[in-house]
Amino acid sequence: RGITLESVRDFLTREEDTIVFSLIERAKYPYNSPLYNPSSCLKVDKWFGNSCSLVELFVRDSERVQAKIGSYQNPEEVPFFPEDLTWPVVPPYNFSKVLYPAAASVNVSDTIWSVYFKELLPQFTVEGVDGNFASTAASDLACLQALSRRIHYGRFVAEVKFRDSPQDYIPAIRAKDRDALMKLVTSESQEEIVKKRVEEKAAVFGQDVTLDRPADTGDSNSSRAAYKVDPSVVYRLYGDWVIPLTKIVEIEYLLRRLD
Ligand SMILES: O=C(O)C(=O)C[C@]1(C(=O)O)C=C[C@@H](O)C=C1
Repeated sequence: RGITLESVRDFLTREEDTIVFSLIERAKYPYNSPLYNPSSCLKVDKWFGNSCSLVELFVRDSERVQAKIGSYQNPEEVPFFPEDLTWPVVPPYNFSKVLYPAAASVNVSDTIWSVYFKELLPQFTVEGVDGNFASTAASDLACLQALSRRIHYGRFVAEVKFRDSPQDYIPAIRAKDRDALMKLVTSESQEEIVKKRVEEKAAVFGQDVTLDRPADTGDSNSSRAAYKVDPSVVYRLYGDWVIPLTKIVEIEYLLRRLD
């Protein structure tokens, strides 16, 4: 069937655009800390009595609405709060079945959630509160969903790698040898290409576009300050979090690939 290492890498490349744009959109607003106070609101119905943050309320309710229109029917999409979802009201669509069923449920949503709020968000937003809480929460949702889609796509990457050379993977899977699987799925040169490319995308997408072009002064630093998200931060976010989490998904998927 039509899934190859090239096609899954093309997907990851296209998803970089979505991630970089979503970070740029989120960086339009300051950190807006009231959204993240863990005791701002009560969770509804089943969770009545437990407190949660405003952003969690926003994501839970948004996922519920999106699920009605068919989100999470596509195996590429993984919800943060699966327990809250309702049945879709859209006509069923026959998404192609690529993933191995016993491994398809591999999920690092909780890790993505905490990494995003603890490690990523503080690195590309400025401190402060501007009161645009709903817009800010909507931007967080866009970032979270783009990251989740990318990281969980590691399942598809792993499936392709397994199909391309089962003889290499089967002994490591049988031995539950995570280190061996890590070596098998890793391509240092590919990771460097990805990190350099997202850095470049942050520079290209995040510069101010103007019509008056002054003569090039040759001072490349003069435009640096204008980037909406620091390209070197995006390089590091990918190197420290996005790629490592994708690899964890790949390994966890492979460990279940013979179940
Ligand atoms: O492209 C691959 O081969 C992948 O497995 C994806 C990815 C990535 O997250 O970008 C992860 C591991 C490899 O070391 C290289 C890149």
